[in-house]
Amino acid sequence: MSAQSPKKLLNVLRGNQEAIPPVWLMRQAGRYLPEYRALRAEKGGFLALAYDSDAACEITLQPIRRFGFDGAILFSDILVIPHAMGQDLWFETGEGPRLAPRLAESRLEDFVPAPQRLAPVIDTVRKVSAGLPPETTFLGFAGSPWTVATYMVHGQGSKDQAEARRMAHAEPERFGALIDAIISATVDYLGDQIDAGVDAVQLFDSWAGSLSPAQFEKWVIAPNAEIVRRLKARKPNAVIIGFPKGAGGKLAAYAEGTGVDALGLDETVDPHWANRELRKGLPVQGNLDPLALIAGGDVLKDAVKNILSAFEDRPHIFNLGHGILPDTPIENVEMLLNLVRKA
Ligand SMILES: Cc1c2[nH]c(c1CCC(=O)O)Cc1[nH]c(c(CCC(=O)O)c1C)Cc1[nH]c(c(CCC(=O)O)c1C)Cc1[nH]c(c(C)c1CCC(=O)O)C2
Repeated sequence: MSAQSPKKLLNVLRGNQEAIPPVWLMRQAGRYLPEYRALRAEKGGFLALAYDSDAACEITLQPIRRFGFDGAILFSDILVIPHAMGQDLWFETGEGPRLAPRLAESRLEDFVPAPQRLAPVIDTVRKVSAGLPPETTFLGFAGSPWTVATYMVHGQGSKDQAEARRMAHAEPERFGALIDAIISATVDYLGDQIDAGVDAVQLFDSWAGSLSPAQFEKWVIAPNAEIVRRLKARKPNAVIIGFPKGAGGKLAAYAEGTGVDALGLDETVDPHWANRELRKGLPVQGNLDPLALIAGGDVLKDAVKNILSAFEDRPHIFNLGHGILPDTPIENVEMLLNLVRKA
């Protein structure tokens, strides 16, 4: 038995059940909050905020102050790893991230690594860690190798990740070398986050759902297993949440194959099915549809009830199935917290 901590979310990640599930929301720091939009306008954009440790600390704490979530997630982005590996990174207004030169037409060997780009993020971790209430679990994160690789190869987001899938099939050695380089950078980065004060880390595999079963084994399960193995060798108390979005019927294989401590579920997963399918006692996180949160009212009430009832006999962290959307009404977030906490 691990020692009980005042941090409820961390207790659940360690396999203990809490009478009232702890709750946090993916992307809880962001554009649905007026205080975030104000700071973003003042500092001139998302990346400037992410690399300003005072601003990033403030943004990490904003949703904790306003809502009292059980978890705070570091304000940063999964694409700081490609940036630290030497790719240029910027965000096109209204469109999303850009990375250059893209690996579809360039060589990883020609990039000049810039690990110092991560220093302000680690400073943010130290500042947040000093400023959080003792009952709040602090979550660090990184992207999983497959998802990060899709952006590095294509140079931006894409609907079906076709260029990365093409390279993975046509040039498996070259693609494997890219995955290995991302694994190494990620293990160092997550180790530094743990040293600086995060309680647990989440691996975001947002595009896990675009791979065939054999490719999923090779580019999702194996690389995440390697990160878990190396991080735990370095930090034996590391607590790791895996979030293979879109994995569906491959969720149990992912959980058992990677050795993550807890499994994030997206909103396409039936919680009652997941509860039957997954090993007893495996902590799960999720999985409210972000659109049900926008809808509010009875739609929200029924969806929350369904999720809570499915996971009442298992360690469960309440969350969305994906990030909160910018047009989410603040009062619906308050209603959600009241529903989960039954206030
Ligand atoms: C694929 C991915 C990215 N980033 C991330 C993922 C994986 C999770 C997912 O699938 O959503 C993860 C991420 N991005 C951000 C966080 C911070 C912590 C949190 O609040 O959850 C986290 C954990 C901040 C952010 N990352 C981004 C914003 C919006 C920036 C802004 O315009 O203010 C935030 C708050 C920008 C971003 N960053 C990325 C994209 C595609 C975009 C543009 C789309 C968008 O604007 O939502 C890459």
